[in-house]
Amino acid sequence: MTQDDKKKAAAYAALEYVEKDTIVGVGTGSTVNHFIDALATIKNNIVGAVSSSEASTEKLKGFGIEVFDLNEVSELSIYVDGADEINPYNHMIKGGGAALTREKIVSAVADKFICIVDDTKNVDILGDFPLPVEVIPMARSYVARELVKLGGDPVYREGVVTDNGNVILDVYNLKIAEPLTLENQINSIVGVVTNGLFANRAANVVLVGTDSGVNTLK
Ligand SMILES: O=C[C@H](O)[C@H](O)[C@H](O)COP(=O)(O)O
Repeated sequence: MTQDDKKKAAAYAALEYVEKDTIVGVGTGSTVNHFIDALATIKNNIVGAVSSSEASTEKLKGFGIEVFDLNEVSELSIYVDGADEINPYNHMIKGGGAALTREKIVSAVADKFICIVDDTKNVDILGDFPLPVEVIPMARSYVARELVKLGGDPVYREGVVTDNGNVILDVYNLKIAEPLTLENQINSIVGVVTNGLFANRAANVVLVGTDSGVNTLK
């Protein structure tokens, strides 16, 4: 099985968590693209979706799935999204596709975060994947200096502007032993919009695509 086959298997397994006549929270990325394909097969059973990026919105609309503004929606039973890394406590690093802020906002509204990954994303300690941090452009250098004080090596992701008009710093060489603490520390730096640690908002269910099928972790 290729990595993409495993992503697809995990994505289709998430359909089991979609409740009839509800609005579904939808993440961003290559794994979620498979989930949107899957959602299209049952589109007549759902009311629509709330999306975490312009890219996912476009794909959802392409299938004729109605996309609601989050401000029109007071509850979501599930939010389905991928991750760049996930640890045994279901803490994640996200934002490889620069969609972390909207992902964190939509997932905050949902009762359950269903994480869909292939088995290359499972790690014991987060941090081999550089941690994305979304930053207000004028604060970029200041925030980078503060991230160095926290032990990381931030690198400006050149040429990338987020859907919110901000920039991304990818922080290398962090061994993240305490994800909750680090998430809060980085969020308290002035100029940071969001960081890609999802520890305060961990996954409730993890569907892992493997060579031998999809494993469900809770
Ligand atoms: O900003 C992007 C998101 O956080 C993605 O969920 C994450 O990067 C995983 O993406 P993929 O499913 O393409 O590996």
